[in-house]
Amino acid sequence: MPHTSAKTLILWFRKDLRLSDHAALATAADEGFRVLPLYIREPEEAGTGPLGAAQGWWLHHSLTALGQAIDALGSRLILRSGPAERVLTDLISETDASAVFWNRRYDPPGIAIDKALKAKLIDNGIEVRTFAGQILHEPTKLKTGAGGHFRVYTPFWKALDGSGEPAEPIPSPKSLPAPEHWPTSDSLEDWSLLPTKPNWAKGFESEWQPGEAGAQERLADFVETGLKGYRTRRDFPGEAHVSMLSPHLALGEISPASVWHATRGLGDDYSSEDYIHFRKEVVWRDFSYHLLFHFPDLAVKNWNDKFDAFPWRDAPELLEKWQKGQTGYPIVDAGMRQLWQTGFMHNRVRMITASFLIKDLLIDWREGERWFRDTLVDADPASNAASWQWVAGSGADAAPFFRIFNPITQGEKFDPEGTYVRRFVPELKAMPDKFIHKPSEAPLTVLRDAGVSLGKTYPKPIVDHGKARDTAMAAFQGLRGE
Ligand SMILES: Cc1cc2nc3c(=O)[nH]c(=O)nc-3n(C[C@H](O)[C@H](O)[C@H](O)COP(=O)(O)OP(=O)(O)OC[C@H]3O[C@@H](n4cnc5c(N)ncnc54)[C@H](O)[C@@H]3O)c2cc1C
Repeated sequence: MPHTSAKTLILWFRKDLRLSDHAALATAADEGFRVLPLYIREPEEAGTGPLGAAQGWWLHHSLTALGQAIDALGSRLILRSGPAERVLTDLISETDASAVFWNRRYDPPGIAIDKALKAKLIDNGIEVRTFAGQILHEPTKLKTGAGGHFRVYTPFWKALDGSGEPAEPIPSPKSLPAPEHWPTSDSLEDWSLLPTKPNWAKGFESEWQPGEAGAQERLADFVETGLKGYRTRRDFPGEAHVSMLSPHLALGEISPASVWHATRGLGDDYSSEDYIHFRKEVVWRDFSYHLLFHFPDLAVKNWNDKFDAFPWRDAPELLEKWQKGQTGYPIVDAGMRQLWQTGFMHNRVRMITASFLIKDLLIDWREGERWFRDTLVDADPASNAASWQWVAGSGADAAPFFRIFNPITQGEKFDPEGTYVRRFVPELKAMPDKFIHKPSEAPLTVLRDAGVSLGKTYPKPIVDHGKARDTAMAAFQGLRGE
């Protein structure tokens, strides 16, 4: 029970929809405040998310789960919509709150809003305290030897790894003292975050369990079964050797420090190659935030401005075929359909599909970035932008433009039995392994036996990869003035 004179504090949840390892929440509970948990649906123009429709679906379920977990502590999650400043000012006057705590966010619109808001609240005599936790290291903390920011991943990793282990995760509070009076709350249903007609998210439900409990379960399962072999098998989309934690991390249902610590103290049957490689991937997320912090236009401007002159093609029909998974290249189509059906795509296939859009279709990477942002449940302002620029070759520490993935050999190498393709492109199910990644090269008898009719049941390739590659190389060489 709080002391009757205890002050009320607003705990503003944002990209940290969890109770454990939540520094702002733990501090508020420890210091004996009456805590008013709040989530604000900021207007779309604010640009703070959810980033797209698929993440809106996730947010709905994540807030439901958070609300239930907060109820179990004898408290309530208050939902309000509107610009953060207006919502907080209203709530402060309605509840006599004297303090606002939050965990910091690192997307450029969020940083700008928080900075102005903090100054204004402090001016009005409100105590504001902000905490770390969304990433492993704050973007300003890690510096190169010369005191600047990093542009290359490996030295970034070395600096991060060398700066010591992240702090041990903080346990969830056992109870949350309630404010004297509860203010009104919006109803989550009224926010209409779920699709109705058509319900394009039907396939999401069997795939995911949004919320902190789902995140913890997925992490435990992955450490138990998927982590062994991660380094060598993480590139195979038909196998279960990736964690699929990204949507949970995107909305902060689990902290990256908790993920890191789950890979410590494992028995001898775990190879350090696997868990260190896994940590390195988690650190790519931090690196992406580091880049975004120092280059806030990462999602809209080429990091390397040489690419500003690239002759992108305006080809809406090809773009649509890519979006719908109708390119005639099975690994590309499987990836795009996995994305549409489940809100997720395996990392190797993200690289292949992105390379195909940029280098085979010569469509601006920003079109791909926008499509992924709208359709990924893990849409992340930093990782999405940084990864698209990485594939395009325009980014910091990017893959060189001339590394152009061949969608057929990539498929053959990383999905040798076609397990992944058969799951998402069922019309090719009966194709023999030899032709599963290149039905257009299969003899007619093979196609007939597999019930495939090119151009009817499955598309012919929309471009010839060999020719498309030459065209892309010529465009790139033009850029370099060769
Ligand atoms: C074109 C393209 C777009 C992408 N867009 C996003 C995005 O919007 N959101 C997103 O979270 N990731 C994005 N990624 C990065 C990566 O594909 C996903 O993080 C990964 O596939 C998530 O699956 P997982 O959780 O099973 O990964 P695991 O292999 O299990 O890795 C564990 C965690 O490490 C982080 N991670 C792994 N790889 C990367 C990476 N290359 N960059 C940044 N973080 C990484 C993620 O948080 C991930 O959950 C993109 C990659 C590409 C090529």
